[in-house]
Amino acid sequence: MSKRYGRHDSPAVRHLDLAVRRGELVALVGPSGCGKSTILRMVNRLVEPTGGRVVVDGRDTARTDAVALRRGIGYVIQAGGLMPHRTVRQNIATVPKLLGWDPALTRRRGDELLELVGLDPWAHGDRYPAQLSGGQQQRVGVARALAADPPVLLMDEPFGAVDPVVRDRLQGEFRRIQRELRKTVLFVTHDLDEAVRIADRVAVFSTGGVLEQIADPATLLSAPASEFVVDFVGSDRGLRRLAVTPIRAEDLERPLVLAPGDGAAYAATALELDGRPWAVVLDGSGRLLGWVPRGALLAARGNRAARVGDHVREFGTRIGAHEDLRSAFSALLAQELRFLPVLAGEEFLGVLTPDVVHTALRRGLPPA
Ligand SMILES: Nc1ncnc2c1ncn2[C@@H]1O[C@H](COP(=O)(O)OP(=O)(O)OP(=O)(O)O)[C@@H](O)[C@H]1O
Repeated sequence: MSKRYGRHDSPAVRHLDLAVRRGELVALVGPSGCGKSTILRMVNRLVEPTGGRVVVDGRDTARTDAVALRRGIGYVIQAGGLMPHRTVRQNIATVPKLLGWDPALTRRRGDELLELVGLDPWAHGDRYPAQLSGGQQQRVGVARALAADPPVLLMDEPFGAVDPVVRDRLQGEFRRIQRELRKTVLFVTHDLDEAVRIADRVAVFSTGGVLEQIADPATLLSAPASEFVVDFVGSDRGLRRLAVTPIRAEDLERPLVLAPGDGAAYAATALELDGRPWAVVLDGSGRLLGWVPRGALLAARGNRAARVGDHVREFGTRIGAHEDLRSAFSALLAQELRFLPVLAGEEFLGVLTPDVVHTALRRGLPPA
């Protein structure tokens, strides 16, 4: 598809060929004015393409009634785009009302959606948008777009107007909602970190709606396809990759594991062989008790009664196996130790160290 606004303007979108899979979230990123919003708006015909076709669910949108088309496509814009003189419930009911839904059903659906986006229907349902915080308005915007359960969602800088802390939370919650609902989503943002955090694939555009690369976040950051993408993803793309790299059990260090009943002399010798200045302590059923420093064991070595269990120290922090490397690494940096245990539920998987982070990041790189 393509779009030229005025006859003499250079095209806002030159010639774009982009296929989005059902249930996929694709983020559109690129510098200001590159055509992201134009692309989005061509999908629901708020902007009519001047060339090419847009096909949604097998149907050419040009042959679909524009109003009917828009009812089947949720649309979320910055600051929620709520109607100021309507309550939260009325805002959410906009499309169901147009579709002639039963009022009781509409209300039930509205309350269900408010809960889904983390708002209390009883406390917030009858308020007006101005009585809500920016983050709450944004949540209502998402709830409204989902009201008639459209299979496709278009989101244009949906979290652009809220502060970084709220934004972070909204991104996390939206990811959870998307895992549950599996909508087909096109998500415009100028924030690359947001894009790599929430998208299945990220599409990078340059001026004129030129698609420079579309790839999953890890590939985009480790193998940018052009100079333009290299510049766009920035010199700190290595750090950005942390956020999209999962923790893998095989990358973790497997330190010496001791039991609380092991003698101190035996443990000190075993640690000397292991080479690390510490070991992990698990109880008989494999539950993590903590760690023990080599120094304490060496000092207690002469005492035949001394046991590992007398010298165990607890870990202040534990890392969940589902976390990404960025949050794991910042947990590591936030405390004194240079190692932290990783657990899947109660099961001890291994230990995260700076070396592990390094290895995991190298793994994401394409072969040289
Ligand atoms: N209604 C319009 N009439 C004329 N030109 C327009 C119109 N809307 C957008 N344009 C132009 O089309 C180009 C692409 O704009 P668009 O808003 O799609 O970019 P964008 O990537 O979404 O930008 P931003 O990130 O700043 O929102 C720009 O050069 C813009 O000036």
